[in-house]
Amino acid sequence: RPFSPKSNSKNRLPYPPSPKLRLPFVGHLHLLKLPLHHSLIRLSKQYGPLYSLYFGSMPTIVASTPELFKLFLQTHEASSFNTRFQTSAIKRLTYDNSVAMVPFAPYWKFIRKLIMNDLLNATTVNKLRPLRSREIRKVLKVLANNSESNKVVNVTEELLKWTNSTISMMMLGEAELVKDIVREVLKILGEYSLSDFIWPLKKLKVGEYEKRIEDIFNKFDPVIEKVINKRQEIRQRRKNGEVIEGESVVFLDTLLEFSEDPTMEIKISRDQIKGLVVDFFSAGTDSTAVATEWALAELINNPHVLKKAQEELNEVVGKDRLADELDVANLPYIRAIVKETFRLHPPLPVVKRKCVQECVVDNYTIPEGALILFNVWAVGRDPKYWDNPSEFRPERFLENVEGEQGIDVKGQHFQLLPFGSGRRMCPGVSLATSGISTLLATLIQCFELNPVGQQGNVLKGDDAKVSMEERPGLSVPRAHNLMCVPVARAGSPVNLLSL
Ligand code: HEM
Repeated sequence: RPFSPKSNSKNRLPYPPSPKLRLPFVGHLHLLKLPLHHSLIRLSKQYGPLYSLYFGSMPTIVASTPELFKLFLQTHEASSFNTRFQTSAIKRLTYDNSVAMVPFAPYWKFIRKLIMNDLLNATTVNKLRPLRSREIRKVLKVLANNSESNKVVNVTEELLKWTNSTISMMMLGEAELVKDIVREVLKILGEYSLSDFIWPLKKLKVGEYEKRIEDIFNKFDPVIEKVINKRQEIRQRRKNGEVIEGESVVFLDTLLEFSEDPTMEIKISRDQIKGLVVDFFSAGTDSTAVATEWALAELINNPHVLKKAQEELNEVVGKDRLADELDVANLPYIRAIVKETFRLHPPLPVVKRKCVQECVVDNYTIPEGALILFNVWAVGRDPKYWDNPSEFRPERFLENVEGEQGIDVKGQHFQLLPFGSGRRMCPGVSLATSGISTLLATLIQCFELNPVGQQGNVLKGDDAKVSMEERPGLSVPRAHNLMCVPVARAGSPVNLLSL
């Protein structure tokens, strides 16, 4: 059934308002620029908080208020909005088995349960804490070495290495073999493919894009095969009673065990395991690194916030040891900094779902097959929901201000949805928030970061500010790499890093 505001039948409520000029093939894409959330805000000023567009041939609905988020993601989620739209890159590179993308069907339910109960549950994640702690120390050591030699560090790069290595170690028990190819996979997943939205191109499968996807897939597959085979050998040695020094039980071990277990309700296949590996890399690495970098940029630009964080760390952790994940529960100001970062800089500014069954929302018809965009970024900065929204003020999450205090990122407070909400909400929320908080806490304990300008000069005093410009990607990062000279703080636990 064609979707067009003009073709509404008499008994159907209208579709949400839409810009008039719709061009052949591109639909309304000519009205949009990347990063998408800014164009969507501009259009919502004209067409209201709920409007419709065509992304090429794809009907698209844009929602930009917490009230609407709640209607879509709570009231009508189960019947209509429990699935996502997948691009051809995601489909191929996740072996057509992405948990983030597969329909709301038995396989998704099975794998989601497995993720929640056996991979990202508190006990398993806790067992891998020493491994995460090692990865944080690696980042701090790079900063410590550069601080000794007064050298510039590309913080953006170090944070990406940190999240890639952490997810890789937790998932596969190794990080070296996969690190380069994973970066290539993430790069293409983050690219915007017009061919996914313009049906004639999609049908003809023309263009460089498909070929590049295929090339990357053909490079990735043998590497991940090698990693799985290596892991199978380790499991076999363990089964034979060997104690392998320094080897933890990682997610891949659990997945391989399930794949061999005849009593499982669904037998997980090798392709499904590989798909999940790509899923965790694509969902968990860029997003976490990008959020951490935004937090650091805000701390550089708001020295009074940094000072309060340093004071909290002095008081709660002291100077004789490094903060640890377990300290985060006692560091409310650090946690507030993380929430405030997510409010202003949600790494995925536009959360996407797909309508699987026609539905009425707010007196408008939402057609089956439509792509739904939730402009989380816009709501995080809307003065209707936040006092002085452009100010970076973590205190808002601590003070007893009506409406703001007590708000968290767990999908229940619709004005703050960096991890989405409902059945398909991010299962990595705790892992990501505690990782970011721990990295920030230790870094704040040990170093001051002096930002470096475009000419390579260290910025001082009032000039020590970094740009908050954005650029499009798999998640939305800062436009410019964060380049800093780290300075070890006097009396800080930085000396413990060499131990
Ligand atoms: C700062 C870091 C992160 C952010 C901002 C983030 C954000 C999100 C968002 C917005 C969604 C879609 C939610 C929805 O549709 O309601 C999502 C889904 C998902 N995330 Fe995350 N995420 C992060 C880290 C992680 C990590 C560390 C992992 C795993 C290790 C992860 C795994 C996933 C998966 C598997 C899904 C798909 C869930 C499903 O469809 O059932 N994410 N994430």
